[in-house]
Amino acid sequence: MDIRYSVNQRDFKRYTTDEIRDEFLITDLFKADEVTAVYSHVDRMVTLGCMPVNEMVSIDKGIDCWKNFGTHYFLERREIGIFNIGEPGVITADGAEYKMGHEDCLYITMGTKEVTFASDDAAHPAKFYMVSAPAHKPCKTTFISIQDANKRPMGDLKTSNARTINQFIHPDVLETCQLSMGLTRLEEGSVWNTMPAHTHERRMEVYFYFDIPEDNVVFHMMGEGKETRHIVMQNEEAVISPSWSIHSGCGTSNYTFIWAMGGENKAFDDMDNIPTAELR
Ligand SMILES: O=C[C@H](O)[C@@H](O)CC(=O)C(=O)O
Ligand SMILES: [Zn+2]
Repeated sequence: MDIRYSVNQRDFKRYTTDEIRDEFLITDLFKADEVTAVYSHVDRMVTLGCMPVNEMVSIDKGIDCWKNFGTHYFLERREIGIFNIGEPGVITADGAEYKMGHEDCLYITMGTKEVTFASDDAAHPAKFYMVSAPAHKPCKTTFISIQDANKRPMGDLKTSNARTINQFIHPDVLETCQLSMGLTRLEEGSVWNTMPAHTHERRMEVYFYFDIPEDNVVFHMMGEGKETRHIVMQNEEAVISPSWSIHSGCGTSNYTFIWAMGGENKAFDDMDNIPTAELR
């Protein structure tokens, strides 16, 4: 498993492009019949991807749970949120089957021993994008479709940031230990997400960008508001955002992204907003 340690904001100022990418960027999430997993020491969040094609793939495929987590199975002391960003597939969680269409989400509780992924059609595979956080108690495994998500329209086409924040794993929708997740879609002609920018010292975040059309990219902004850097993101890549970092992006076209947060609280609006004119 790929393990990333924590970086502080002072050292970060001196990082080269390659160093920024090595620390924060997550690529190759969807290798056929494999599980890609990146363990971050920032709030111990694990970001995973799985594209089952010919096999039913177990969540711990290629992961040594005892060595990496000191547990007998992946979700023994963790919770997880999973989105299918591909074609239809099935997730099985301790015998219960969940049919996962495009952009459906499943929250799976701590204590679930067996989790597997399969695609309905090998020629049109499902793509499961997931983020897992340490958990301290069982909650209810819950299927959440986009209709069930809390909708928060934001921004304006005039400022190129008209978008809808869909809060899937959110206290208004279901209970979790610390995980929050959702999907934000930009409208055609809108390219800026999360502007005005913010940080939240109480939570870290992982952004996963997708639906970026071919030959387009998203410039993901990072760093303290007064000392920004960027990472150029290709389609279906994720980026780790420590608590001290802004997380905002500008695309060469519109796109969609999934955000995941964990840390001290689950108060979505607990943000430290940065006036745009103060960014550097
Ligand atoms: O803390 C909240 C997260 O950064 C995202 O939900 C922000 C977002 O989707 C947006 O403004 O476009
Ligand atoms: Zn945020």
